Amino acid sequence: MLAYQLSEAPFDTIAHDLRSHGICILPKALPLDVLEALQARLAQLSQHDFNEAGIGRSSDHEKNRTIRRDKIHWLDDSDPLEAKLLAHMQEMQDFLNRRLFMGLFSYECHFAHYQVGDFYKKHLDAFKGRTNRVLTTVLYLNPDWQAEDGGELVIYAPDDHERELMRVKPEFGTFVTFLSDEYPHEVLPAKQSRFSVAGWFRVNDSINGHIDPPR
Ligand SMILES: O=C(O)CCC(=O)C(=O)O
Ligand SMILES: [Fe+2]
Repeated sequence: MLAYQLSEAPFDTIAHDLRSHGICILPKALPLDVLEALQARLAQLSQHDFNEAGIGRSSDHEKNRTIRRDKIHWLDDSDPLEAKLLAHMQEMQDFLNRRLFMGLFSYECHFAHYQVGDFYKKHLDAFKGRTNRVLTTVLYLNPDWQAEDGGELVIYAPDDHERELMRVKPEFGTFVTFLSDEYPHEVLPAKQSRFSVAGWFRVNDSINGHIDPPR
């Protein structure tokens, strides 16, 4: 990969931006060896390893398809390439807990593949008090993404869900982090095959007897 220079102290920047804004958009935010492991893993996976994504508990296939079209593959420690990212995210979790006392307890993530025409309509990843997902992460894995390839992540204001704050190009190594119950967002239709890893840090509120939406 040409001209990949890791940003300086990404965890530090993420913690700083989360504290001041609840959101951080950082290009070149992950070590190249982690990104290369993910690319190598994607090259091993076939379409059969990806499943249609659901919406919360809904199993209404047609309704789900009006909201999101991506296909997903959950990452798991048992695969050594996937384990590299999970180990890195564990480091991030420990860092954020030390720095911001966030009480993050676990992390789950999936590859997402948006084929040409696929989108994800405006949504929140969590509803206040209804989930233990507190922090969303999205990592993009698309070398040479062009402006005309579409597929931007559009982020809206927490206090006005109609007001667009920013558009993020899904470029290789760009890493987005935001408070899951604050920022509405959507994925515009992709005009090229678009790969990412979407993930969530959770707090442990099982003592409240919550049953979180199943995967
Ligand atoms: O891929 C993206 O840019 C965002 C995906 C997303 O919003 C999600 O999976 O919840
Ligand atoms: Fe989302």
